[in-house]
Amino acid sequence: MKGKLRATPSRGLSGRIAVPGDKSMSHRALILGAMAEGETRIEGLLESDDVLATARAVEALGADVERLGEGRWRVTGGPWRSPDAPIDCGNSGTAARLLMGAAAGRGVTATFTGDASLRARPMDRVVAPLAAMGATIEGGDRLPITVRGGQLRGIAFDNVFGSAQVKSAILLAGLGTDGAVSVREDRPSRDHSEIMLGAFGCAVEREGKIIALPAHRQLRATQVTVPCDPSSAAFPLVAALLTAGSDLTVTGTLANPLRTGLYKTVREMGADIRFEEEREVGGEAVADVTVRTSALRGVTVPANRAPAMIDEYPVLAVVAAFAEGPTVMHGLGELRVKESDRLAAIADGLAACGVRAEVEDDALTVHGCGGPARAADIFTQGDHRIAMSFLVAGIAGQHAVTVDRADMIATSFPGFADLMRGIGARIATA
Ligand SMILES: O=C(O)C1=C[C@@H](OP(=O)(O)O)[C@@H](O)[C@H](O)C1
Ligand SMILES: C=C(OP(=O)(O)O)C(=O)O
Repeated sequence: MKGKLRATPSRGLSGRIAVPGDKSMSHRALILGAMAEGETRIEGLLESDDVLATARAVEALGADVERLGEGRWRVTGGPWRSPDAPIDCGNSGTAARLLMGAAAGRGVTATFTGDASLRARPMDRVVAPLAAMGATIEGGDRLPITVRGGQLRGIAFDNVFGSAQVKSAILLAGLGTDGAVSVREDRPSRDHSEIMLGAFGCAVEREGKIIALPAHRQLRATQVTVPCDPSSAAFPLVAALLTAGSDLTVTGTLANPLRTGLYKTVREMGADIRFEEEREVGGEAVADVTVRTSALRGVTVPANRAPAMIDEYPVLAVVAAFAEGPTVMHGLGELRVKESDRLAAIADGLAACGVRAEVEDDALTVHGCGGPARAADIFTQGDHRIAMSFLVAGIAGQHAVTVDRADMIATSFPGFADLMRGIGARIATA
């Protein structure tokens, strides 16, 4: 959907819905499927622009990839080849960083690039450890970068960024060496790579803060079921939490505790939120999540929770704007290097809405005041999560909110506007 989108005050969001599949797991399912011998079947794959970039990439790297139906894909892995053309990762940091790691371990030569946003994001965080493992890398801290894989050696890496992308790049590269490969994490990041590697027959070892690849690193094809993305579910659930008279359930949501920091935080703020039918699918926790409209108060969110809700701070900032009193969020430095400088985009967006907010070092304080004080035009900086978050503010508040662009929402949440309209939200092109 090109052009502007406007959300206007809505009432009573309700229903029982599913949102598209988890983005992190979808990238990993395609990449591990392409690295495994045999045919991997995927159900519930997120068919968003970011994930489709990964699908095209693994095809260019030698895998056989076929879409069987909605969210149903087949990937046949085997030896990789060096592609003739650069691999375009579009807007996706996950695609770029994980694929660079995988390519290094597979001994191929490939050039990676992306859109203007991705070309502005730091890559040294994966380039440095991959070079330390013996890969030859041409280019600096920014895409385009050429990776020449080869005979790699092991590494003991300290994941100081708390980044799952960096950890995953190293594990994927490490599949191509017999050397010892370990990653230490003081602040655990999402562990989908570790869980899914187990499903592909490579059981990652954990001891305290250190995870390590086992001696046996051969992957065998498997079946992967991808649950609903909790980072996407956050938008309808938060909209329901803040909009009077709402009662909404998102079924089959990924409930891995390294992804549910937002849900924990809104519960601390006073939200009526319940996880029901808790179950396990492919080693991952899944639940049906229900929220009802709730009065909320400001809280302090500790820095050590950041990896478990890193993509949810834009929408949490909107929650905080509706709460009573200040909400202080610590440890947000990584938000500066996402699809946009999200700290700046959040602060500017809240200012446009007439909500007081301050950024000091890596902390954001939002002074809750019942939501936007006036109608606002939001400059999204081309960032999907900024667009969806401020549309939620327009749905739940007393004033219209208009975002300058909405096409990039399809990088993570295709069908967002239709799904929101389906539960009663007022969103229209502007
Ligand atoms: O590994 C992943 O799938 C992701 C990790 C996070 O990035 P970092 O690893 O840079 O924190 C997150 O922001 C991104 O949306 C997806
Ligand atoms: C940061 C994100 O994704 P990526 O790093 O894969 O571009 C996101 O989806 O919010």
